[in-house]
Amino acid sequence: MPRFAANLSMLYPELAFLDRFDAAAKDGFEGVEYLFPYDFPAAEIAARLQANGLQQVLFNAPPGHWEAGERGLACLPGRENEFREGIARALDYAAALDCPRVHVMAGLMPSGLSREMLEATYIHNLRWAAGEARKTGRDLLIEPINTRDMPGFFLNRQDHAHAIVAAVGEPHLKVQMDLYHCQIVEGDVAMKVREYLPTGRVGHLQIAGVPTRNEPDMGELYHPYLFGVIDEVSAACGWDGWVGCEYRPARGAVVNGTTDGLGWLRALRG
Ligand SMILES: O=C(O)C(=O)[C@H](O)CO
Ligand SMILES: [Mg+2]
Repeated sequence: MPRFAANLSMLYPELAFLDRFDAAAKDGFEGVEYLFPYDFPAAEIAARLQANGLQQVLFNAPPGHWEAGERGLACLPGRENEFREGIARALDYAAALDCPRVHVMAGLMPSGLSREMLEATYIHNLRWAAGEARKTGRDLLIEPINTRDMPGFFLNRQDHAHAIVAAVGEPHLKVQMDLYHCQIVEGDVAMKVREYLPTGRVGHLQIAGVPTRNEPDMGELYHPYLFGVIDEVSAACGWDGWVGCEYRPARGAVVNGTTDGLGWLRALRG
């Protein structure tokens, strides 16, 4: 069975953010991920992790003005200084939370700029950032995201993400392979897991039911089969990453809604 991490930005929506750590541990999770820690002192989050015996496995670098609709700065010409400040801040939090990886969002394509210019900026920024991450022994991740959920997002496909990682040429830059986005944009998910996990360039996986982004036992993907593929490929190539449960509980923000929806995980645990 893969190692599953609870995504605390989506799971346990009825609870205050800091109380979600406790809930995830009670449900048997050993790792957590979420979008952003920056509203809280790192020490406060570290205390929640420690109190619950949880590992912080992933969070995101500052994405620009999230509330104003921005979704990352990495491909945006003219925002390089802000991008670098954000990476420095993220790596400080990663050190305090003992988190081995940070997701760096590409950004939305601004009108009037060529793809070539955005790609050049993206590679330049990521090369600098991955070098900073290397100094601290952590990985930075880039994630292809579907444009139905995030119209205009620069990075959408696995092959593009892997080409970017190759162009950057830094071993501390990897791909965050979200099978939910992969199914929506590309399909053929099991074969893509078989193709990309053995490359050593996938730093993290994420899952959700497609198309509603609810529990993985809902929708068009049959996750027990995919978990078997992940297990088989991991055993063969030594991949030892986490699988983030990045879905919105179908029961919504109700007491025990997330826990009640974890039947798929209880079935795997047997
Ligand atoms: O949306 C996703 O799939 C993510 O993993 C991001 O971290 C945030 O958009
Ligand atoms: Mg994701």
